[in-house]
Amino acid sequence: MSAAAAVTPLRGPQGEPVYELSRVGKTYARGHVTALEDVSLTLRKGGFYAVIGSSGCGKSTLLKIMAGLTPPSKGRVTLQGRPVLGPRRDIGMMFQQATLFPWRTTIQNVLLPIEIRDGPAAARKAEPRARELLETVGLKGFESVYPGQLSGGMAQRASICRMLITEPAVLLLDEPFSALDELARDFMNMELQRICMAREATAFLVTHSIAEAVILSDMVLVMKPRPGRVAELVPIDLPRPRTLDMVTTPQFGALVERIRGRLDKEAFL
Ligand SMILES: Nc1ncnc2c1ncn2[C@@H]1O[C@H](COP(=O)(O)OP(=O)(O)OP(=O)(O)O)[C@@H](O)[C@H]1O
Repeated sequence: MSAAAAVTPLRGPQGEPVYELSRVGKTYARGHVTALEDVSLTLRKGGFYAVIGSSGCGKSTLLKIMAGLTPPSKGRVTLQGRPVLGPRRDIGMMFQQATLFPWRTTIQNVLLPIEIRDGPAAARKAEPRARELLETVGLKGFESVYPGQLSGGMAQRASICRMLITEPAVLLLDEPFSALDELARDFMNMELQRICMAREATAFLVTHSIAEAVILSDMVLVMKPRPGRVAELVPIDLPRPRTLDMVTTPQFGALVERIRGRLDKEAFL
């Protein structure tokens, strides 16, 4: 079979709507700071979306509103047909730092969301699933180890398992690998792609890296500041699965250039 024949068709933007944001706005400081203005978006099942923009253009605010961690000042957010009014079971989140509890072993950290949600008996029942997840990210044998004995990349892999244990429909990712060195980051990005493709998860990633946005996404959202808004949607029509060697192709280079041209110069300061 040729390499081209092994490639799966583009997924994502063709799927059914999962998240719908309608004219979302957010002000802070009693209306004096407009962090977001008039953001309308539809994210489709299985799609990978990345948001990129200069510091202060509202990326984290948008993610927090989608997560139900902060309410919008205007507009509406629905997920799987229901309004997002607070944190939800069908949303998984991951942040820049692994945020594992140092006094719990790796597997106890992975099981924590189940324990909080359904109690210790349910967590015990979910143990085989947690072991299976840890094995898929290469952490077999590290189940009983404490976070202090894990490398940064291993801790982030454990965090991915903790996010996936509740089987969320959407993954909200706020620069999850930015604290890792470049090699670990490349590896984790490919892991993330594999997991999202296998589970048909919908992912929304905040990043400062144009290359990372392009290699992972079906669609890149370019944000601009003052007021924070989504200025452009750039579809990424590279075939899947993506591979790291695609970064040397002219098509990849052209997409990076196109996005770079749309960003404010402050994005690179
Ligand atoms: N709690 C808050 N109170 C007041 N202003 C805030 C608050 N949170 C964010 N802002 C302001 O809202 C705007 C958007 O901030 P946000 O953190 O969403 O931007 P960002 O694009 O994620 O930035 P960065 O890339 O630096 O993380 C900024 O002007 C910021 O100063």
